[in-house]
Amino acid sequence: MSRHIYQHQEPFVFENGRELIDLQISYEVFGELNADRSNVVWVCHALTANANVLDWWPGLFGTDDLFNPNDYYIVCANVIGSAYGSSNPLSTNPATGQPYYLSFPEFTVKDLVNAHQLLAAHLDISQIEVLIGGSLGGQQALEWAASKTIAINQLIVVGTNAVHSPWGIAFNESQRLAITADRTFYANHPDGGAKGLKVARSIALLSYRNYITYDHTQRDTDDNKVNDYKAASYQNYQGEKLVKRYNAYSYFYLTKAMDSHNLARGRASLEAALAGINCSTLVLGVNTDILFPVDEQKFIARHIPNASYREIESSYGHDGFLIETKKLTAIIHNFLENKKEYINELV
Ligand SMILES: CC(=O)SCCNC(=O)CCNC(=O)[C@H](O)C(C)(C)COP(=O)(O)OP(=O)(O)OC[C@H]1O[C@@H](n2cnc3c(N)ncnc32)[C@H](O)[C@@H]1OP(=O)(O)O
Ligand SMILES: N[C@@H](CCO)C(=O)O
Repeated sequence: MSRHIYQHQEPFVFENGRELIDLQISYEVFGELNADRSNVVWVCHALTANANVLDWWPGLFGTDDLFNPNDYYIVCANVIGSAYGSSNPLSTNPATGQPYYLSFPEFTVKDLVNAHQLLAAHLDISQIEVLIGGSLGGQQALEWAASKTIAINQLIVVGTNAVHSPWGIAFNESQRLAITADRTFYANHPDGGAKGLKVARSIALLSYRNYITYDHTQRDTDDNKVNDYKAASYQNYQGEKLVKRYNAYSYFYLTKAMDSHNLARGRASLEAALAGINCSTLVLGVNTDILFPVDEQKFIARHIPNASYREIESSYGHDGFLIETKKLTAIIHNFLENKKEYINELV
């Protein structure tokens, strides 16, 4: 593994016209590029992950896994806005010498992709063998493929959509309401909004899992209990766990970026945008995902000409895309080995 920073030498212009004059992209690479540069696996990460894909997607990415650094040149870059190294609201604004906080430009999924395409050009990558992502990562991967700025041979998207849903936006807005209700968010301090962020993550968890997950893991066995329930403790724990490794500003901006996702923006329609994706594509859904229900993935697969849809059974809901790596591995391995069988399947 090696960790790098790409410093873009020109102003980076966002979709909304605002600029960053010193865009930085933090990224990691694993493995070696082969002689004909045909072994690139580019990973787009989800909301709070980072560039170390071997760390957050073990079981699918690792020395003993399907995507391993012995066979592939694996690149994972940190998205703009994230707390893990690329330009973000806690970066220093060169105009003031202070962190941006809420003066950081708002950005879209398209902006995240445009920035990473600059990195791909810097790395002299003009062909990606496998482009893969789940959730917000899948939204980026679809935007990459629809932009057609780089050759992608195989596209794999998991638990994602072509346009972010009203339901998804509502969850994100409720999380932002929690963050902005914490007035420390406006204090311009790196820990600003921490209590709000804790609530935001506990709200998000409800959408990442479902009734069954909670029933399986958080049901109390003591019938005499009238307080201190396991499920309550779990919500607190998960909220605090995120606060320890993230910040409210990055979270606020990234949820807004997710809301912006719409492949139809600047294109004729959603269907036309998907129809223009010309790579062999595998679309995966998790049967219990309530945040990105499988109908959203079936829609994607129906409209990309060379796409197939496969469904994973899991009790984990949306987070199943991070957890069910054995099932993902079996399906993806089959897809990579037997592409022809997967093409043009109707769903
Ligand atoms: C520096 C870094 O951390 S890198 C970033 C890592 N994260 C990412 O990249 C984002 C992607 N990953 C994720 O979103 C998550 O890690 C997932 C979805 C893959 C897995 O979620 P997890 O929180 O690990 O699993 P799960 O929901 O089962 O919760 C288990 C945790 O809750 C704790 N827990 C379970 N029940 C309870 C309860 N009733 N009360 C308190 N704590 C509880 C467990 O002890 C465990 O704690 P631990 O994480 O400290 O080991
Ligand atoms: N659990 C994921 C979000 C769901 O896509 C993350 O924290 O990145």
